[in-house]
Amino acid sequence: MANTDGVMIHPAVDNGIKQTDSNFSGGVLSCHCSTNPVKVRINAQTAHNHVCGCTKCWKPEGAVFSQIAVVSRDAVEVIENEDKLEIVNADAPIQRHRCRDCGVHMYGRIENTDHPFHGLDFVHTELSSEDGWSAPEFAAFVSSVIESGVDPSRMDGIRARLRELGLHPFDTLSPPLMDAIASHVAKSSGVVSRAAPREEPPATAQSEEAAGSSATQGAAAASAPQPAETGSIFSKLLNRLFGGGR
Ligand SMILES: N[C@@H](CCC(=O)N[C@@H](CS)C(=O)NCC(=O)O)C(=O)O
Ligand SMILES: [Zn+2]
Repeated sequence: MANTDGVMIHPAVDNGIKQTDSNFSGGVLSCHCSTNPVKVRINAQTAHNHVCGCTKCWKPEGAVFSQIAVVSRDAVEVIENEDKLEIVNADAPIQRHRCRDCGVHMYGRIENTDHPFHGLDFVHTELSSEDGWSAPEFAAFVSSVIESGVDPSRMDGIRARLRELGLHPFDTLSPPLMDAIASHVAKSSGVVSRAAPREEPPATAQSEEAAGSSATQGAAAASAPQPAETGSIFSKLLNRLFGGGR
């Protein structure tokens, strides 16, 4: 078992994770500027909160991971100093809007309507003084911390610490999110509808209802691709979610 003494992940999890309040319905995120901070009101509870080790997500000073959750884009409203926001990279799948003075990312938005997560914004709940946000549930893009300069020899300790915290380490996203993405890609590629005759029982009122359920679509997406197709679907999946060049 790797030694986890002194392994730091992110200030919001290192000293214990604050639990979700099931009655919580949102709050205000503020950037780090001491004067004229950018403020963003989130009019809903967040979901899929997690720590992310990728190089793109904003991290507080000294942290190895970021902490980030999703919320409907309709629930995100810039209420103060919007003129200070700039987009980090307009070509990235997630357009991160940061304060140009302090560099803090206030929200990330997906404008590509074909993207599996279109409609969801990415927000850092630690920028709010309110308690009750959905608690972090897992760790994403863990191996990517090496790209930020973490020595590979530290990875066993980092993964062990994440497990200790109850944040299962994944090198992409969690299985529910990866399944949602793969189902979206399979559906938009036509794989699910091509495979449907093999998957569906004879058409009765009951089976038609079942065929519309996301569980059925997910199962079809997982089992339908033949080996030759699996490669192309997987690369489409990666391209749509994380951008080109893979
Ligand atoms: N290994 C890469 C992974 C980057 C990556 O794919 N990040 C994910 C998780 S935030 C993503 O969705 N990226 C889309 C984007 O940055 O727009 C890195 O660390 O830079
Ligand atoms: Zn990330």
